[in-house]
Amino acid sequence: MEPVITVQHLRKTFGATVAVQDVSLTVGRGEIVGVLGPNGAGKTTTVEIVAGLTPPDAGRVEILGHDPQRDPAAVRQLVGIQLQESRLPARIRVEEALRLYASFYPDPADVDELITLLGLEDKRRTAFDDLSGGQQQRLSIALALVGRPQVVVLDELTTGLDPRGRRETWALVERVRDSGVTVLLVTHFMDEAEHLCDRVVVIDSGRVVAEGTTAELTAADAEPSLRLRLPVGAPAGLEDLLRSLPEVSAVVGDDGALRIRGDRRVLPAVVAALDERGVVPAELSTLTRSLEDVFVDVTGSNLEEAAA
Ligand SMILES: Nc1ncnc2c1ncn2[C@@H]1O[C@H](COP(=O)(O)OP(=O)(O)OP(=O)(O)O)[C@@H](O)[C@H]1O
Repeated sequence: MEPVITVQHLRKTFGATVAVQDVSLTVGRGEIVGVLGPNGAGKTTTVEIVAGLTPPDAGRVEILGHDPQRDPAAVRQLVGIQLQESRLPARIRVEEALRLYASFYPDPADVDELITLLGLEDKRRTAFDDLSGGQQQRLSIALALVGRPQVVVLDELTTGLDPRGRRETWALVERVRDSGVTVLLVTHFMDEAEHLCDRVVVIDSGRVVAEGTTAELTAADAEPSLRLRLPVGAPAGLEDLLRSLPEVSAVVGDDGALRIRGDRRVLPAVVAALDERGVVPAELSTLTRSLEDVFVDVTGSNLEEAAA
């Protein structure tokens, strides 16, 4: 896939604080890549460097062959950015803000089309401060799109939105991606990353600690595991029997059931061993690792805390 964004070994300090220690990532055309990590991990600093708003101390950024520091004018044309809690003047109206931003670009998007795309038709003449949180968020995405960017950078896109607002915003970002725009987004939310991102880069303390598709991250190094409840009156010794199977690596009790880990043949092996003895499980399910589990493993914190 053609890389649109290439970031190599970024480093950025603010006085004694190392905000970004060593971050490398690439984003291909038409991908949605999520930057995920706990508070203070260096996510915002990273995307601000990518967008050319902050110079790095070391490392390289290229956006379609342009360095944001050496070629800021080209990068401004290529990248649209929606920053965390972007504020506009309280009384500026939706359409007015879009027309103002459009005037900064030689070949802006059609403002009326953007208003329709973002579902803001009824709000054209509404002042920024009178919009709901979701509408403000949609306007800030529209402003990021008004220069017809090839890349959009979205920071904490759905923070503060209700579930419906979040779903609508996700659908919107998917439409933007489907129109060929490459999306780099910062998020705290696992479900957002799972739902929306083609790939995820997990950052902790200024470093990339994991990277891949959600499926790759949740599959990596994870032993498949099962939860099994034996029927009432099952013959004694079944637990030891299961433990002795070559496909099984561990059996532990779990609230009256058993949690069984093993290789990728663990499920058929367990079912066959029980079947040979005429035992039908009262309950059997496979357990999969979630992105949240991966996040806890690699960063040692959980996202609820991270988002607090
Ligand atoms: N302009 C600045 N001056 C001083 N320190 C800064 C500045 N910007 C960021 N930092 C520090 O750099 C570190 C990384 O901040 P950054 O905002 O990139 O993290 P983040 O992962 O986006 O966090 P959050 O999820 O809380 O927004 C933090 O310790 C932060 O306090």
